[in-house]
Amino acid sequence: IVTKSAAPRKLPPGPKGLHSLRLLLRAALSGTLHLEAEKWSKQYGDLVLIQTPAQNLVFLNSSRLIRRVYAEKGREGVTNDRPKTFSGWWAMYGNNDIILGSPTSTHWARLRKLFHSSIRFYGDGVERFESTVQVELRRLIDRLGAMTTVDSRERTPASVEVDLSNLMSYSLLCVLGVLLTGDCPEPDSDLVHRIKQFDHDANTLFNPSVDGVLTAFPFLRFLPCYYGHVVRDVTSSRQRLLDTLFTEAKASHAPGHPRGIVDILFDEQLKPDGHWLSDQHIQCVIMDTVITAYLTSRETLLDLFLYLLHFPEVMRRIQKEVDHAIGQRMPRIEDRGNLPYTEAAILEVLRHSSFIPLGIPHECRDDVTVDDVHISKGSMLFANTWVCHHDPEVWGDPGIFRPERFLDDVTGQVLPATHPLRQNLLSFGAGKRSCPGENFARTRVFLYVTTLLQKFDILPPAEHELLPLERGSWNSGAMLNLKPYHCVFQERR
Ligand code: HEM
Repeated sequence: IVTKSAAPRKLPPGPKGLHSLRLLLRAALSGTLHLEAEKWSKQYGDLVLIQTPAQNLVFLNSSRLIRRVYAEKGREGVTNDRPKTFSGWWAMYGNNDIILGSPTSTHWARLRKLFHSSIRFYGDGVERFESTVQVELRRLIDRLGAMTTVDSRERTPASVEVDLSNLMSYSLLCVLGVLLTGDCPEPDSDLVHRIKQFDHDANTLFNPSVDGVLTAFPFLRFLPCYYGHVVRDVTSSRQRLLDTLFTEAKASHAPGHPRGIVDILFDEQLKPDGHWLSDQHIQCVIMDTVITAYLTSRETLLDLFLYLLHFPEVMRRIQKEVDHAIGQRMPRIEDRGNLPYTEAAILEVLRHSSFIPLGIPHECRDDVTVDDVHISKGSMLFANTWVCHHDPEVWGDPGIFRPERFLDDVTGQVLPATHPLRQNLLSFGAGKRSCPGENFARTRVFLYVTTLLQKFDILPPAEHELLPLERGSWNSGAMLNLKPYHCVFQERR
């Protein structure tokens, strides 16, 4: 499958010349690369190449192709590297982490495996994860309950209008704190501020338009310009984050009594064969977890609730399923199998919003041929899930929000991950670098949605405009994120 030959090679089609570079630059700077890439996919097809002076960029525009390139035996060893960018070099101490690290580096595979097992320890049906989330959800319900008021004249149930982004942020940060260190930070604590600040600063640096400029001109970090500020901000917020999550945690670590993932890593370090795991590796895993476990789950939940506000019939159907299968007790992870419609709604939100529209870029370590077309060594690869998830030939009516598409017509169960239609849903990537937090993320979203909808109806705001369900409602970037919005939580009678 991986070939090298002297014969003329068929390159993927794509826009050429200065005009295409201008379009590329404009799209990268405005964070709308996925929208430009969507136009190119319509014009040139499943495989699109843009040659830039720095690197070839290849867009993979169908799920079949993404699977073939990322996951097929023979190619997967070549196509799963990461581009060496400034952000990995600077923020992750020379790409020493999992997300930006190279599979060829000495300890990457071991680190990914260790991370996966610590996440699994918490995420896959283990009581500790479930009870952590349940404790926070009870607190969240109490907080909401304390905020609600009753309009006695109208005789309506108690309700409150909230900024959902704020509400979700703190709640998810609390779960993150418990997972990492065993403690839920106070709403106004230093740790909450430090995590938020680091997330904000890292997100700015990781934005391809900023990262790309710094990769090309790394000396800018020394200058008193925008790019210099970005680098200085990340450096100091990283320091403050690690002072708490690493240095203080290490000082109070009691071997053999893990309070959270960080202690599991400290314990691993103390094993007779644990010397490979350096302090920097652990710091990088902490940063990876903070970036991935908070922002992505927050986005999924905010997206899901916005869809429910626009499609109240979907909310009612989830509530009916919760009432029938769970009743009044607290939802549990094992309930997932009995709530197929809820699971399907979560999948449909991931498909419809596709908030990581171009995945995390890969890099080809060697030349590769796919369907007779040549992709050269060093190319940067983008899995264009935005286009794949909206392909009319695959989904029929991709613009319509329709959870039922993920249900089996006969059994009513969720289509298994091996089903041909499910194979086209690539929100978590494919192959060697696919997301190790998928189950963790989907489980947490399930617990949040079922627990909140069991107690509350989510209604459009009375004092604000309802955020429309249109592209402009998401801020652009490597990860699309919804603009803040309000909604009403009304206690169910
Ligand atoms: C709905 C939520 C999430 C989505 C949509 C998502 C999606 C993704 C995607 C698209 C990738 C890149 C795959 C590739 O390179 O081909 C990725 C990688 C990754 N994700 Fe997630 N993710 C989510 C939640 C999480 C959570 C909760 C965690 C951790 C607890 C996590 C940890 C990671 C890590 C460590 C990687 C890097 C893997 C590697 O480079 O080998 N993710 N994720």
